[in-house]
Amino acid sequence: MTDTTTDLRLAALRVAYPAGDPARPALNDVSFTLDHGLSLGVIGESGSGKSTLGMTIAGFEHLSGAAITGGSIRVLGTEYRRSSSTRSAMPRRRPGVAMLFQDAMTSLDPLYRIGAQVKKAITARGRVGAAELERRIDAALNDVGVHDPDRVKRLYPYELSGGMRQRVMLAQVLLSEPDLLIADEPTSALDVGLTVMTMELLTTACRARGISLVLITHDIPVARRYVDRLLVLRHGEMVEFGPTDEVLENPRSDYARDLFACIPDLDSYRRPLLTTVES
Ligand SMILES: Nc1ncnc2c1ncn2[C@@H]1O[C@H](COP(=O)(O)OP(=O)(O)OP(=O)(O)O)[C@@H](O)[C@H]1O
Repeated sequence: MTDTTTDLRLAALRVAYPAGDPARPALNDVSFTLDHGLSLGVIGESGSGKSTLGMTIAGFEHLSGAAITGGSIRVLGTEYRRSSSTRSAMPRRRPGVAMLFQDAMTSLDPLYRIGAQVKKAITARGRVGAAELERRIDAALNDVGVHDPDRVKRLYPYELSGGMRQRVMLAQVLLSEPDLLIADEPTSALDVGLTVMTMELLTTACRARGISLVLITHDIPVARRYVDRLLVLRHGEMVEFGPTDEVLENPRSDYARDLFACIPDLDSYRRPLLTTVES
């Protein structure tokens, strides 16, 4: 049966690192689907397999030596099975998938001005005349809330705030016109205000363009507020998956119950994250 509305389908997926304990793969028997245009939050304690999952969806698992050792993963209509962790078998990024990383400072090239880096993202997709190129750079920056592109284009990454760097990264990622975006802890280096701003931009951009989003995060309130589906991993195993509110309100596992109990008051996250302080 063809499955045009499902962007992600994992069936008993197992991913392992050669140096790891074979009895404890980084991902073990993970199965879920994500329909087109939806967002998925991936949460779990450190080492639970979140980044391994993100890298495997993107086709980058080999970069850190991991390999698919069982089951399958279907990404945007193409199924991937057993892979080898040898460099010669290293695949390219899966078509239609883009990644947004936590650390925009290291993801952006420190030696090039912002304008040159955004330009590269445009010219990578084909030749464009000079005037049209400038127009597209400005439009891409404007799209992510950079309203003074002429100034920002001349700056180097170190001259930008963390929030502004994350916007530039998002502009570059959107220029690649992905169908599926994996954001690995995109806000963990940002304060609450910038987190809200970045998440609003990210989720609005994805909704407007019909991009499915996989958000890897430690931040349960952010997941509650911004994602449609929630996956909870523990020691590489899926302990919860479902609509976000359902998982948060009626977790099936003791682990998730304990994890959510660490949040002071779940109801408080239904309120806006930022309130106005009267002066
Ligand atoms: N390069 C590697 N080589 C060997 N084992 C690794 C490697 N990277 C991760 N692992 C192991 O795989 C498991 C999953 O790690 P992963 O980084 O995916 O977890 P995570 O949930 O993203 O953690 P964090 O929240 O700390 O980023 C862990 O047991 C980890 O030790």
